[in-house]
This record gives sequence, C-alpha cells and structure tokens, in this order.
Amino acid sequence: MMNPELAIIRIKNLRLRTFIGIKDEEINNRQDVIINVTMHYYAEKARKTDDMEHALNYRTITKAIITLVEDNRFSLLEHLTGKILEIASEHPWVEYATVEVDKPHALRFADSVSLQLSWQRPE
Ligand SMILES: Nc1nc2c(c(=O)[nH]1)N=C([C@H](O)[C@H](O)COP(=O)(O)OP(=O)(O)OP(=O)(O)O)CN2
Repeated sequence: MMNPELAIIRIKNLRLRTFIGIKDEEINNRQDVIINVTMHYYAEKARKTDDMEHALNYRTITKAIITLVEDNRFSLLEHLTGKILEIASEHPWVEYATVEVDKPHALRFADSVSLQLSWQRPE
C-alpha cells in the first residue's frame, strides 16, 4: 500500500514560450510549450509543523524551470523534457518525479504532441 505521508505536488499546465524544434521556423521563433510536473516527497514534517522550512518549495522549483526554458533553446522534446526532469528531481527529498511537455503547434492535424519522462530515486 502507498505511504499516506508521500505527498504528490503537481505543477499543472505551466505555459511558457521557448525555441524548440529543428525546422527553420522553429529555430527562428519562440513557440508555446505546456509543462506538467509531478513530484512525490515525504511531507509528514511539513504537515505536522506547518513550516515552509520542512516543505518541498514548489515555487522555487517552478522558477528554476521557467529560467531554464525561457533562457535556452532546444532541438528535441526529449532534451527539453530531460533538463526539466533534472530540476524536478534534484532536491534530495524527491522520491519520484515525472515531467510531460506538450508542443501544441507541432503537428498541423493534431491538438498537440507531448513527451513524458520519469525518474525514481534508486533504492
Ligand atoms: N510545498 C509547498 N511549497 C510552497 C507552498 C506550500 O504551501 N507548499 N506555498 C507557497 C506560497 O504560499 C504560494 O503558493 C506561491 O508563492 P508565490 O510567491 O505566490 O509564487 P509565484 O510563483 O506566483 O510568485 P511570483 O513572485 O508572483 O511570480 C510557496 N511554496
């Protein structure tokens, strides 16, 4: 059974603009990306103390993702998603993280295309 103290933080539909893609049009123009991040961590201390010092600060993590995405350029969704996953999983309290990045304007006849990567802390 899952541990009830394992909190799940979800950063939902973080909408940013960046250079992503391999076509000339994509290299020369920023486009929208939509980012969803999930992080699992043991939140018992944060729950009991109501003190930010014991919580995984989703604001700090979100700001780091915004800086990464907006200040860089990427060719592949795989690379961009992997870099965001590095940020989402770097805090030592994070047990498990997933990142999904949508490129809504990538395919003419589809609503969106997305790529998801996950990370699990080794036992
Ligand atoms: N694990 C938690 N982390 C954070 C919590 C929380 O309850 N648990 N709460 C906060 C803040 O209260 C708030 O939700 C976010 O902070 P805020 O400064 O408003 O974030 P913004 O990104 O909107 O800040 P801007 O400076 O306005 O861009 C933080 N973390």
